[in-house]
Amino acid sequence: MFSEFGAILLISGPSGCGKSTLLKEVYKDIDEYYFSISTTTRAPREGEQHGVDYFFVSKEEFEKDIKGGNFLEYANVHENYYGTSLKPVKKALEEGKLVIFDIDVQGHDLVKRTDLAPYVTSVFITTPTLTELENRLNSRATDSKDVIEKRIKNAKIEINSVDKYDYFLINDDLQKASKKLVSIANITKIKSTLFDKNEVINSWMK
Ligand SMILES: Nc1nc2c(ncn2[C@@H]2O[C@H](COP(=O)(O)OP(=O)(O)O)[C@@H](O)[C@H]2O)c(=O)[nH]1
Ligand SMILES: Nc1ncnc2c1ncn2[C@@H]1O[C@H](COP(=O)(O)OP(=O)(O)O)[C@@H](O)[C@H]1O
Repeated sequence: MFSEFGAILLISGPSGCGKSTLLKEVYKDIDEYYFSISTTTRAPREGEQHGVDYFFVSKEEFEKDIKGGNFLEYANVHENYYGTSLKPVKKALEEGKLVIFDIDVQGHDLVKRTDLAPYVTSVFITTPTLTELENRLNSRATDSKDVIEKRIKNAKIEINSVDKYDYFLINDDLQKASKKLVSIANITKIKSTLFDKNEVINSWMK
């Protein structure tokens, strides 16, 4: 009867804090969600799949998408382009789904300037310490020493944005952190129904 518009769970956090790992845990416990697969010019890591982890494209293709107005937001992160395609996000929201964004702090700021801002619940995720972040990046062993150094440097900048987020989550014990993220995801879904409030009131006034 009333619109069943979805909601957005936006997560950010320094590279290597465990965002992808946490999300994989969360997916076991939530339903009717849509993970927004970003487009990037970064080269795929071993095991990453085109259309699953990211859409991997050339710089030229990415810039064509920018010109075509295909992105809800895009940013240059660690010297590569990353962007969120608008169309699939809109479709999933119209289907009433919980849309999940794993985007950086610049992307967060840009999304918060769009019409979708009221539907966003944001979570900043990090490790208990910077040393632990370095350990995780090293043990993941997907990036070169230079790339890891760049990511650590950016982590120190990114952490300054933490107050812009609705929730702050330390990914220490994976299971504990994932339970908390599931709770936030469920609350985010409920929050979306609050937007039906005006429709209900208006229908009563007819
Ligand atoms: N602004 C923006 N950032 C993104 C997008 N997709 C991914 N990112 C961010 O880009 C950064 C690097 O991602 P990635 O190369 O996968 O490295 P990882 O964080 O170490 O797994 C992370 O902070 C992501 O949250 C996007 O569509 N837009
Ligand atoms: N809670 C945790 N405790 C210990 N190691 C973790 C935890 N969460 C993730 N990791 C490990 O840290 C590394 C980085 O995790 P990943 O999910 O790739 O981070 P991100 O997506 O934020 O870049 C991976 O090797 C992963 O197995």
